[in-house]
Amino acid sequence: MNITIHPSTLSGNIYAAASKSSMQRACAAALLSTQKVIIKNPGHSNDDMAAMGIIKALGAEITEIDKETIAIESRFLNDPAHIVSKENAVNCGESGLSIRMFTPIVALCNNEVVINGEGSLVTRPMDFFDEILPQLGVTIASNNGKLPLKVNGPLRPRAITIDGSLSSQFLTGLLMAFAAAPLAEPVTIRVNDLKSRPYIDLTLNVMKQFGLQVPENDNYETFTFAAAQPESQISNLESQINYTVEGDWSGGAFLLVAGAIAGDIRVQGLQQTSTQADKKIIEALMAANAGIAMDAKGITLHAAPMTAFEFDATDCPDLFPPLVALAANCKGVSVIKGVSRLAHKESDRGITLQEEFGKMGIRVDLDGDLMHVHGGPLKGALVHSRHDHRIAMACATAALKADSAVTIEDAEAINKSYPDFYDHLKALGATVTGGLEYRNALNEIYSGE
Ligand SMILES: O=C(O)C1=C[C@@H](OP(=O)(O)O)[C@@H](O)[C@H](O)C1
Ligand SMILES: C=C(OP(=O)(O)O)C(=O)O
Repeated sequence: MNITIHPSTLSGNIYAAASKSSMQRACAAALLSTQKVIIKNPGHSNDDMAAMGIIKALGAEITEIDKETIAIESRFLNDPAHIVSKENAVNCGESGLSIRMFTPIVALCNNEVVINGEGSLVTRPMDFFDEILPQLGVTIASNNGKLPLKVNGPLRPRAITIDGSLSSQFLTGLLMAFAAAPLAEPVTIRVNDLKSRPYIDLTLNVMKQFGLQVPENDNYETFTFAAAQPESQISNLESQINYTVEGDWSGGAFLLVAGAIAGDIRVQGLQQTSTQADKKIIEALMAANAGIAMDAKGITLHAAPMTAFEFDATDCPDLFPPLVALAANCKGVSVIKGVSRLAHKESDRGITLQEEFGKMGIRVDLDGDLMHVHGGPLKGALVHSRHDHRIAMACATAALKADSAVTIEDAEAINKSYPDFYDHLKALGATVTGGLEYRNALNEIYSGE
């Protein structure tokens, strides 16, 4: 599907979408809960749907209460063998977090389960599990460190040392699985060189809110669980846990940058107390002298002349795409650190940003771990998402200030994290043509109008 974004001025108010990092963790924690879970503001991105599909395959029941609320009841911990779908298979879609978080959880089962996925996930590295799971009593067969994975547990927590430099998502999975397993004695996970640290804060925060055992975190180097017997076997579906999915700072960053280059807009629903890594976008906007003001109810942005900035995105790698859209609209050369964190995302994002922004006349130089982005002018072009949601959103955001329209091929890539993104731009007054008409036409066909 092609979408064309025309140069536009934005105005009005918008609510940020639900965070898939928060929603997917909530699904995992609900699976491991013995209480009924009520989730408000559930997400509906492809990654969220993948997480819901996985917990259903593992026996959880999900009921829609209303458009804004779902209930989850799980008996996963009540069956010592754990309940797995008839096919003994789970599908993680294209979600890196889902496969890396749910694999250790699936390994709690004492039968063989096949874990699969699709799209870019098929090429992303999973060899971490080949090395670590056997140390925890789990048999694993992978396709040379890639999908599919066949695991046969049960996982038994014991002291291990892991490498956290490629991704924090593996640690998130181990923390959840350790919290759900019986522990006869205290157990420590030691982590070398942990990156994306705030994502671990989010994991621990969700575990706490769901009443799971939270380990002691010593400077992100050791995570120690006390000896404990999880509440397994005693289901207490009468009592209830309430969780509200946070607004998404990662997708919201595109809205904030859009406001800074083409606004006057107000973005609501982004909690300033969140532990999400990507709330750091505020610091980058300030460093660029953006027209930004915050109060308890939201963030207001207006277009203002901006200057090149320096920013370290090592621990918030998903900010690279919106930061490049921002830097393209700043006077001078901005420097963003952390390029080495981008190689194994949905695309090799250092290179895809360089190539796609290059088509819009923006020079991006890659120098080891540093990215240099030369500010505008931006020109109209035909670009490609490279099947990466954040590349599509970065190009769409930058396009608001191009000298003519920018057409994005494979624009539906946004469905991975933020299916309403183009609708939100449109609601703010952007002229967006192409895919929306196509989708509206489809809706009319399906509703028989
Ligand atoms: O835990 C999470 O929700 C995520 C962690 C980050 O991955 P890494 O830990 O691999 O950097 C981030 O890039 C990803 O989009 C979501
Ligand atoms: C890399 C991302 O997600 P994941 O690793 O969960 O697929 C992302 O959302 O940009």
